Amino acid sequence: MANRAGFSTQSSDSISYLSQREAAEIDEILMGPLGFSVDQLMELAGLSVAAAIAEVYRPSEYSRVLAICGPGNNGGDGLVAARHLHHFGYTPFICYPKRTAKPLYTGLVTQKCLHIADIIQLESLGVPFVPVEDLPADLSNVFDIVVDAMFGFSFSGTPRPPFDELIRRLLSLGNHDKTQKESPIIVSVDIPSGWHVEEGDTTGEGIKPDMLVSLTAPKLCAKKFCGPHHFLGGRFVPPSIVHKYKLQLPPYPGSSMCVRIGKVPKIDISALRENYISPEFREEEVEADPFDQFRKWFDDAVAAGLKEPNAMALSTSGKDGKPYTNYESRKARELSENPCASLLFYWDGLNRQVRVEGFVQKVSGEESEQYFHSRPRGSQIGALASKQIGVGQSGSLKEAWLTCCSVNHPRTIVHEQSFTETDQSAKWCAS
Ligand SMILES: NC(=O)C1=CN([C@@H]2O[C@H](COP(=O)(O)OP(=O)(O)OC[C@H]3O[C@@H](n4cnc5c(N)ncnc54)[C@H](O)[C@@H]3O)[C@@H](O)[C@H]2O)[C@H](O)CC1
Ligand SMILES: [K+]
Repeated sequence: MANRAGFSTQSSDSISYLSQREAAEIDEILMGPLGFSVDQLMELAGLSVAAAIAEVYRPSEYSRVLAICGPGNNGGDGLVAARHLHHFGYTPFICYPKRTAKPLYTGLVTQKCLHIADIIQLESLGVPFVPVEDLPADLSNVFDIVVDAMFGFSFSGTPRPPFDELIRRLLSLGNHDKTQKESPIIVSVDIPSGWHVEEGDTTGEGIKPDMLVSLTAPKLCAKKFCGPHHFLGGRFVPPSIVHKYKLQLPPYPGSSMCVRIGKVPKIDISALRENYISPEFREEEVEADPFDQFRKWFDDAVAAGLKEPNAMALSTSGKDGKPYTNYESRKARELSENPCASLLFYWDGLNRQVRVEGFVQKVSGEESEQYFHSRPRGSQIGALASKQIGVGQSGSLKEAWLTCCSVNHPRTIVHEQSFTETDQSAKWCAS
């Protein structure tokens, strides 16, 4: 069953896979006796693809999307997905080599009209259409995601031009080390284009997508998919079809338009570690008074529009020396037991942090206002901090070390200052 996060924990070997014939039959039933129009199905399919992409690849990191769209309905899914991705905040581009399309059903809506409707909508959004000949030879540093919407379950034989060349370009991406950011993610719609619909990548030289979004139900070739993200989309399958084809499919969570098949891939925690590349924090730049430095950095954090720049983490520890960092009044009790405390301002967006460690002296509530304003500026930070965290009574730093450090790598200059009410001598050390 799908867990709360919307990921199905149903393993991929306990679900149904369709043959090419079954997939085509289901399409016919959906658009025949069941009354769906092809553009309704395409709209839901395209939305599923966009939803699956948005679930894994955030637009803040993967914004530039190239949708390569084929002549059939798989291509139509790609056009629709691109439109939804635009509205989700991505920057889509379309490569759509064959605008002319064979009429889908004589007398009914032809793909040409369908796709043209999608084309008009995309052009009205300013989504650029890039001719094949204008595509960069190496897609690596130009796009973050490539949506493979060239062929679906009606593909057969070997890809004819210009799709043979386009598939070759995607192939070359698949050889890149995916941990290198510049290699785009490949997302295949329904079938990795060029694969045999049932037997998969029979040549071993097919594209290797990172994500596959199977529509209606996975096709047999999906058994050979070994990328990290397999999703099911096309949330329109009525019980009559589930029954007729004995479909075992993961339930869609809530109102989601897609559901993950199989487990969420393990994340390599060490790969999450960022190399900070912010400008080095050099001693000669630092304000003589650490509190001026704090004030300068605090103003930068406010100007940078960081969320709650005055938010800080105050860690205390009780008599037993164990630290607790929750915001309950227990903190106040611990501070009275053990006045040693440290607080941290971490400004992620600027790769900076300020750590303040010291002893907190408790003052009675009514004194706190005068006390707060009468203190030398230095200790006001602590009073500010203790006020902020609702210690119960405003406290003030009696003796503290203030450490301003930039978390850039490899050398972090640390500005430490010990100060008491009177002596605010600063000393520097570099580590
Ligand atoms: N109910 C569903 O499953 C839905 C599926 N949808 C999508 O529709 C495709 C199937 O669409 P269809 O138009 O039948 O076929 P394709 O898109 O796969 O493309 C056929 C198109 O490609 C040409 N072609 C075939 N082989 C080759 C080749 N070797 N070289 C070049 N060109 C080739 C062929 O002539 C046709 O013009 C399905 O996969 C889903 O993505 C619906 O959108 C939603 C409902
Ligand atoms: K495809």
